[in-house]
Amino acid sequence: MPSSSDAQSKSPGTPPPPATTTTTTPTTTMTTTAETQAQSQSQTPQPATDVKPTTAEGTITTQYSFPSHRLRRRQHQCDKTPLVLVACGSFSPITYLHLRMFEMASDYVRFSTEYEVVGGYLSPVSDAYKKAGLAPADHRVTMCGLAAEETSEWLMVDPWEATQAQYMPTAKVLDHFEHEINTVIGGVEVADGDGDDDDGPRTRRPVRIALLAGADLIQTMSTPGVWDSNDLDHILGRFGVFIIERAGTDIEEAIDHLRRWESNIYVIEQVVQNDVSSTKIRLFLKRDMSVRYLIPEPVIQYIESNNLYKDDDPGAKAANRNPDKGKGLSGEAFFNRAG
Ligand SMILES: Nc1ncnc2c1ncn2[C@@H]1O[C@H](COP(=O)(O)OP(=O)(O)OP(=O)(O)O)[C@@H](O)[C@H]1O
Ligand SMILES: NC(=O)c1ccc[n+]([C@@H]2O[C@H](COP(=O)(O)O)[C@@H](O)[C@H]2O)c1
Repeated sequence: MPSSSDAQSKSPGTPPPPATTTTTTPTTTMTTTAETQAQSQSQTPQPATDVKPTTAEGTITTQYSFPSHRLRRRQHQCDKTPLVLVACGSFSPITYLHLRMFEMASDYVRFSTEYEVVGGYLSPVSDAYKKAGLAPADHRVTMCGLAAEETSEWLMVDPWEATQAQYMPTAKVLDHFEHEINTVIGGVEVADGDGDDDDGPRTRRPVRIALLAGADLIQTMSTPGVWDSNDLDHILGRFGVFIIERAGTDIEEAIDHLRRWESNIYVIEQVVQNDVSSTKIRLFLKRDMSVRYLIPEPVIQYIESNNLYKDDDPGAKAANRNPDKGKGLSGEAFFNRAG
């Protein structure tokens, strides 16, 4: 189990500011002008890698447009609630496990819930997070974009969080998705099941937005000072979370303090255990060891071309003493030997 100092070393020195949230989740079926809004949204594919943040005196979004080229606009199963999964994290760099989290969640949702996944997003944290080993946000967004575009048919990368000059608490990030998907796009069309596309006005329905996270991240929710209590209520009470088991974290212990939101917490077993972490990848790279088949090939090429993760990061030294930080100990002995 990560100690509270482990957990706090993952986040900025001071806890993120309270998120006072203002958006309200639509809970009823919509038959509105949203259809027009949705149609006016560009249907042209917009790979996330096209949306590049510009850095000048802090990180500022200049050409932002919400990526929706892979967001399914129409539900297949009208008896289910449409769902978008959002994974927030450093992704420094993105690994196959980060991508695999979505596949595990998608299967879980399909077989064990009343939801239907209509999209999945990676939201890399901004440089303001100041975590050890964090490559610049534009590189992390680009690597996530390469991984999503090259390995998946449904994942997207939203650069909005990454390009904020200030640290954005996860509750606010989920509000952003809620706004873009339900207010701007207007949710999704409901399939009427008759196969006839020309039937009268189409009904639209709001999409449920949910956080997708590993058990270690959820465990930090019980660590004093890391999450604001209003944010927890907002994230777990209103959005909900799909949690992927992670070696080294006791899932029952991780959610023990979160029981009051139990109905919005879904725990997903990792049937095939994979305890790869970005920390291990960075250590391998620093030692000039192969990371092939642990992260996607285009990401490896991008890291090589941009000479990433080679320099000593003074902040990373403490983390490197325990490369897994409570996320599974299998590599620790190896790293100590190799170091
Ligand atoms: N092997 C894994 N098993 C389960 N969840 C994981 C795994 N690797 C990453 N995650 C989850 O992916 C999300 C984003 O992870 P993050 O970018 O922090 O990766 P990480 O590998 O934990 O990074 P680092 O090693 O730099 O701390 C988090 O919710 C984290 O819990
Ligand atoms: N209070 C908060 O909103 C809060 C606290 C801790 C981590 N987080 C998020 O969780 C993710 C954690 O990523 P790491 O596992 O890479 O530290 C980041 O996206 C970070 O913003 C949010």
